Amino acid sequence: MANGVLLEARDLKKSFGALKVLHEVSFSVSAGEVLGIVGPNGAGKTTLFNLISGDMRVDGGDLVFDGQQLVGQPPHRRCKLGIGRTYQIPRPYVGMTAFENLLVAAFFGSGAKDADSYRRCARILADCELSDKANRSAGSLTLLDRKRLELARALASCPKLLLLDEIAGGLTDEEGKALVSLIRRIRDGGVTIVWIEHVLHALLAVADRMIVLNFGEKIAEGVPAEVIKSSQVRRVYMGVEA
Ligand SMILES: Nc1ncnc2c1ncn2[C@@H]1O[C@H](COP(=O)(O)OP(=O)(O)OP(=O)(O)O)[C@@H](O)[C@H]1O
Repeated sequence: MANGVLLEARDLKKSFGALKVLHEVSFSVSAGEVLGIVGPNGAGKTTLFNLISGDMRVDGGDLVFDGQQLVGQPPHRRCKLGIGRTYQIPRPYVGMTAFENLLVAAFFGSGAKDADSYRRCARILADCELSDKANRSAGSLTLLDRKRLELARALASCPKLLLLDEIAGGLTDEEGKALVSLIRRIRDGGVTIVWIEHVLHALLAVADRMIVLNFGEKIAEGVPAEVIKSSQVRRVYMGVEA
């Protein structure tokens, strides 16, 4: 992997009709890091994930993952290459149990259908505090547990790059701390993470680097503690005048 860069995004553009949502956004993600993405509502953060995962087509620009060109590749191919993601609104197979949801992701992502896959899924369920709900139908889970399942399913697909879209909202302090420690463990296990999050203190506890989007443009990038001190970031994102 050249220069330890796992994902390189160059000049990404996306519009919906006349609405320009991303204007030539460029960034890279190094293998092993946690990159945070913040920005006001509607800044284009989720759209960026949709372009990376292939849920939406780019209008322009380039995306290279692990040395492979992503543009033009369908979402399922990107998943097999090692890109896992969560959605803000969880999307489990509601008629299947929590454990079955993980097995589908594991079989699809890694292609393996062996005892190791079962054990791995059981371990991921435990990590995501869902062991006691393994045999419950996903449709019967609370929103919090659906969010946990969303993360568990993404992990089960064996991602090299995990895209997390606002998974900390609505958690208690204790649950937030548990989530941060889980994300650290995932990172320490060798998974590179890009995390969109409005719960800033959770993101700051784990992100190595941060980028800030505003109206589809990258307005800041760097070490989180420095980025959040920027007067422009404080003004557009936190509503604080410098
Ligand atoms: N499929 C779509 N069709 C039309 N407009 C869209 C579509 N998806 C997103 N948008 C618009 O694009 C803009 C960026 O949306 P996006 O969801 O990427 O923002 P975001 O930064 O993730 O916001 P939030 O923090 O609220 O999740 C918004 O104005 C949104 O209404």
